[in-house]
Amino acid sequence: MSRTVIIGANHAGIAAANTLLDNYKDQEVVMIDRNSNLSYLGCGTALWVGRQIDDYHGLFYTSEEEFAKKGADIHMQTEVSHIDFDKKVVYAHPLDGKEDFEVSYDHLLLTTGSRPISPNVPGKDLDGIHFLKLFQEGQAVDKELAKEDVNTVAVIGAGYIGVEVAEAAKRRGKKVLLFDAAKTCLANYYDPEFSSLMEENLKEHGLELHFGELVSEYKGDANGRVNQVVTKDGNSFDVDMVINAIGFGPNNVLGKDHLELFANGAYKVDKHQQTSDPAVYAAGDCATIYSNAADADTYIALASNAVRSGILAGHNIGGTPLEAIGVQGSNGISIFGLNLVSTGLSVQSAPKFGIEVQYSDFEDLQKPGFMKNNDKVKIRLVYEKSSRRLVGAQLASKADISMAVHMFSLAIQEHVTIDKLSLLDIFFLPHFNQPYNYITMAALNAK
Ligand SMILES: Cc1cc2nc3c(=O)[nH]c(=O)nc-3n(C[C@H](O)[C@H](O)[C@H](O)COP(=O)(O)OP(=O)(O)OC[C@H]3O[C@@H](n4cnc5c(N)ncnc54)[C@H](O)[C@@H]3O)c2cc1C
Ligand SMILES: NC(=O)c1ccc[n+]([C@@H]2O[C@H](COP(=O)([O-])OP(=O)(O)OC[C@H]3O[C@@H](n4cnc5c(N)ncnc54)[C@H](O)[C@@H]3O)[C@@H](O)[C@H]2O)c1
Repeated sequence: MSRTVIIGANHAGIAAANTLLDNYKDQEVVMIDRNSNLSYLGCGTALWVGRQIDDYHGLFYTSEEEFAKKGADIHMQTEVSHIDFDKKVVYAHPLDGKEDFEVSYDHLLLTTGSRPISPNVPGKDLDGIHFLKLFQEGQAVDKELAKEDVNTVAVIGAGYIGVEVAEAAKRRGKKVLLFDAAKTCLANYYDPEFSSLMEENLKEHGLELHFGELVSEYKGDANGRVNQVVTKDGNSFDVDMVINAIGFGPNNVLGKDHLELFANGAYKVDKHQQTSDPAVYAAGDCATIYSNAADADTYIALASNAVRSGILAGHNIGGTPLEAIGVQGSNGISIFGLNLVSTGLSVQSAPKFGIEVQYSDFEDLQKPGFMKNNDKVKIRLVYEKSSRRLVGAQLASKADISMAVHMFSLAIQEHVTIDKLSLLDIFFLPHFNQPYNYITMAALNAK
């Protein structure tokens, strides 16, 4: 028997544990997590808090009992305090008063994930200031929104969490102020021509947008509860609660002094999810991931990547050498009926990776004009100037155009050129698209 200790039993840890337990009978699997719950789908928080789904029960997809049944030695509410990498021993501290214990390993898998970044400004620890990562943090926000004296909510960061929770708070009848240091929302995913559609949508639904305004201080009342947000240019806004959503940072506490790290502190892994210590693997939000579009290691915190990298780590630890094929960071958002999806690099993100790009835009009705229930689709294809390989795609529509992005993801992965894309066999049926469909037209328009 070979023993693998997995620290962190959420999406990446769960995927790895299932892979090991389902496929490798010679594997002893020990799972340790400090949280009391596992497998919470954070993507559902805004849906539940905004009352678009009835409750949170469906947001957990497995349980401690399931893993115990499969033969894992699972310890929830147990924090790993440190690791002796030379002796290959993990030291664990149960948070429920039980005795500390240690466990040795043949392989160690770090799936310790990420934590939200805290704005480092005066007043950041006042009451009424929230983060939104764990289920418990979702519950705390939900409870605050139920209070009648909480009328004005400030959301700091207009990325994916910020925009989604801003919609949720608005749906709960609150006045919502949405701040971002960048000049647009969703700046990490979309060019301004696309994020501006989301901005119009948010404004139409009554949200107050403060983009390009950096929060410099939170002020509080005599009871230590936040009541004001102050920005760098001296403006102040009365608020009743704050939700911080300015991005995630990797949780590298256990391995940062031993393992090789990426620029932001994530554990550097190779294509087998192996770290700089051959006995230690890492996956999910605490590790790097290879971007095919950028042709470089990068950091992309997504559950989709956590699951895939967890499966990969499981197979490699189990004894089947499997190489990662890389990712495109495909993502999507749906707010008040407006859908935005993207994959790869945008025109504004490409230069950060030293890639010179051109782009091609197209906008038309999704279906022929004679069809009913017909929405506009806006598309941008981004391609490398020298090689003409596709490196990114963005789409926006009130229609569900989400599946198109998966094809662009594959095209980026396989280094397909914009010219090849323009001749791709795409079927035509009035129910779904036009004879000159938006994918072909965007590719044909490329200079
Ligand atoms: C509100 C919200 C919405 C999201 N929506 C989406 C979405 O729609 N699509 C998408 O792809 N992604 C989404 N994400 C991102 C996604 O949730 C993360 O990328 C994912 O959780 C990463 O999984 P992970 O297993 O790598 O890490 P985590 O989920 O961070 O899990 C790490 C685990 O490690 C445990 N741990 C850490 N340190 C220790 C220690 N010392 N001892 C014991 N245990 C430890 C933690 O308790 C935790 O359970 C969303 C995130 C949030 C917060
Ligand atoms: N729909 C989805 O797929 C989905 C939903 C939620 C979260 N997630 C993932 O979870 C992770 C965390 O989400 P997130 O929304 O926190 O990060 P994000 O990267 O999506 O957005 C962070 C935002 O905060 C802004 N910002 C940074 N520093 C700031 C500061 N000091 N003041 C004001 N604004 C600041 C950035 O400009 C950016 O727009 C991301 O990787 C995200 O992709 C995905």
